[in-house]
Amino acid sequence: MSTSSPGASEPVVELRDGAVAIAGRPILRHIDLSVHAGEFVTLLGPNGSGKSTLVRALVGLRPLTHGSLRLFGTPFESFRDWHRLGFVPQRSSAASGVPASVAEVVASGRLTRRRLLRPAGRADKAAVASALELVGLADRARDSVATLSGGQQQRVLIARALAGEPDLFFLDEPTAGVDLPNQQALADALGALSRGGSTVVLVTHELGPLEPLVDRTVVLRDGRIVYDGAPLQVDDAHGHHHPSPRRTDHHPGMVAPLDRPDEEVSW
Ligand SMILES: Nc1ncnc2c1ncn2[C@@H]1O[C@H](COP(=O)(O)OP(=O)(O)OP(=O)(O)O)[C@@H](O)[C@H]1O
Repeated sequence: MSTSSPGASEPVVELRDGAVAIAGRPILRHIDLSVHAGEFVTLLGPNGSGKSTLVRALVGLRPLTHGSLRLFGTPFESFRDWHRLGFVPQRSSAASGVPASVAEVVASGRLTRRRLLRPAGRADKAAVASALELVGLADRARDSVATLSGGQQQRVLIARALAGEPDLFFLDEPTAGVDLPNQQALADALGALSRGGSTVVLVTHELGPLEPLVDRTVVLRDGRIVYDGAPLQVDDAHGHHHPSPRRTDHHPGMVAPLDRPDEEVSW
């Protein structure tokens, strides 16, 4: 968890009255979201509420149909420091039929840092090695990605984003379909990143071992932000009662008010 004081600095992400439409259909509306340096933010919400679309809009992959976006204080239109952003999209596979080694895939994350057609330098190699170390896959560097499990491949993709040494890291459901040891490895890597001062924005349906890292939760429903505040926690196995409001989606055994379209969320 970050020790920085959100609010004291200029936001690293600032979206004002953002809207996105896809094929003419409004997907996101009236989104106001500011994220400060060092924050660890989770985006929650039911399926189809717009979480992935919001993240894609924030990294410039979905054009805004309304509103203004600033990254690191720079208007999106003139922003060029793409190497400062890391993005791990949803349900991606590291293998994709290409017989690449783990180290090669991770090294591809350095491309935005390297000058075109220059061979990898010492800094590149060190960044790849430390990213692999961070996700606990240093011993698999030379193995073909195709020989890794799904959870390990997800860690390779995270290492690839880490290798670019981003200050601002977006992850879309990094733990979906990932077993607990791999979730723990992911949480360890993200914890180290966060302690190092990076900003993390994470879409998830299940916090698991990531829960202690979270500073703030944003909940989307029907393309709008319906909650933005203290971390929302899922009930743990021992039925421990947390002081903050507990609302979650996709959690077995819990009432899921966020899935009820006609019920207003009130905290
Ligand atoms: N490429 C696309 N073409 C058409 N509609 C899309 C596209 N991408 C997203 N949508 C629609 O936008 C809405 C929001 O989708 P989005 O994937 O952002 O939601 P989400 O909250 O991330 O969902 P999930 O939890 O299932 O990943 C959905 O109704 C979805 O069908």
